[in-house]
Amino acid sequence: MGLLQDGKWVDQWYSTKENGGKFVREDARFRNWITTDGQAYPEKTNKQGFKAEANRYHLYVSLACPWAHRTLIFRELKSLQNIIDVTVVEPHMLHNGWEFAGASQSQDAVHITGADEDALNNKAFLYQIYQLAAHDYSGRVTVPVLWDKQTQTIVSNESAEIIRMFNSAFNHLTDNQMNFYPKALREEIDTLNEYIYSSINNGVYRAGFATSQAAYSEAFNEIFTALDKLESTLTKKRYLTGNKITEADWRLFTTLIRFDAVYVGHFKTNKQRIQDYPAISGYLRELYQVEGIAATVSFEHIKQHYYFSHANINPSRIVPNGPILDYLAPHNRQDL
Ligand SMILES: N[C@@H](CCC(=O)N[C@@H](CS)C(=O)NCC(=O)O)C(=O)O
Repeated sequence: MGLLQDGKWVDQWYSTKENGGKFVREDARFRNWITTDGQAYPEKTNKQGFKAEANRYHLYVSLACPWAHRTLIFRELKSLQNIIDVTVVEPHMLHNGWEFAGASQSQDAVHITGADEDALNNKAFLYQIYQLAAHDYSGRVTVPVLWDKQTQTIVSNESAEIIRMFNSAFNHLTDNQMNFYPKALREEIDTLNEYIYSSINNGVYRAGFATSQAAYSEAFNEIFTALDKLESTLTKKRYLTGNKITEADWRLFTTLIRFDAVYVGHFKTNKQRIQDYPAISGYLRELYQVEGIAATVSFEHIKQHYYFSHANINPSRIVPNGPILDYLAPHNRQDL
């Protein structure tokens, strides 16, 4: 895996040297907004605006990636399936970074069912999509990517902002008025997001990618302190903010669903499994059972990605066969 430097691909793993063995995630660089009327997002003045239109935008995702997963979930919840189409990259992220089906020149690479060719731009690698948008781009080449077919550019590569656009900008086209970021709950959702992002969503990566015992232990402790806190919240409340599913729940979901399958082993976040938390595990099953959600979850892509791509963590590249997981079992959360 690597990154683009002045538009050129350089094969390079994350550097943790400057930060005492800590993994620090880079901020996304494409931060434009789609709005109903095409005017720039008011808080981000002087940015180019993009109008919500059917079949104008395209999503590039990995089914393995928790951030990309958020966008797929919102595409389902907000009835955008016929308006925004999707290309799924191969789960193995190797010397060329994310690649499309049929592209591989790497000996190690194997095609995994469910990955697509790039039928839209006919590229082999995701970094070439970034080059199309900005020929001199410098930075990491990440999923998700929200692509604009009309102006041939990347609207956004920040999942947190893509799901906000999906939540509201296309309502007039889909007639789906569901709102996962209602005004009255915004402050609470923002606070939850911030805490859950640093301690859990990114916390598991900070544990897994740490290159010093101290950096790993710090992340490990933050994860389990946060999970204990959430267990207590979810014992009393059906969802994080009460009786309504919000964006905060879906952002937590994509990490929880990967936890027992991958993070416990591969990222060494093994104090407890999610299965060992009665409230969190029931909550996780309930979210998994929401219509359309199970189809966005691919344990094959998830396990293949992490265990095979991170050869510095798992040099044998053996992908475990287990664990047995049953997210269709009754969740028993109705009475909360
Ligand atoms: N801030 C981004 C982060 C996305 C991200 O880090 N995606 C990972 C996959 S889970 C990626 O593509 N990593 C490739 C890299 O860092 O080179 C978002 O939430 O959209």
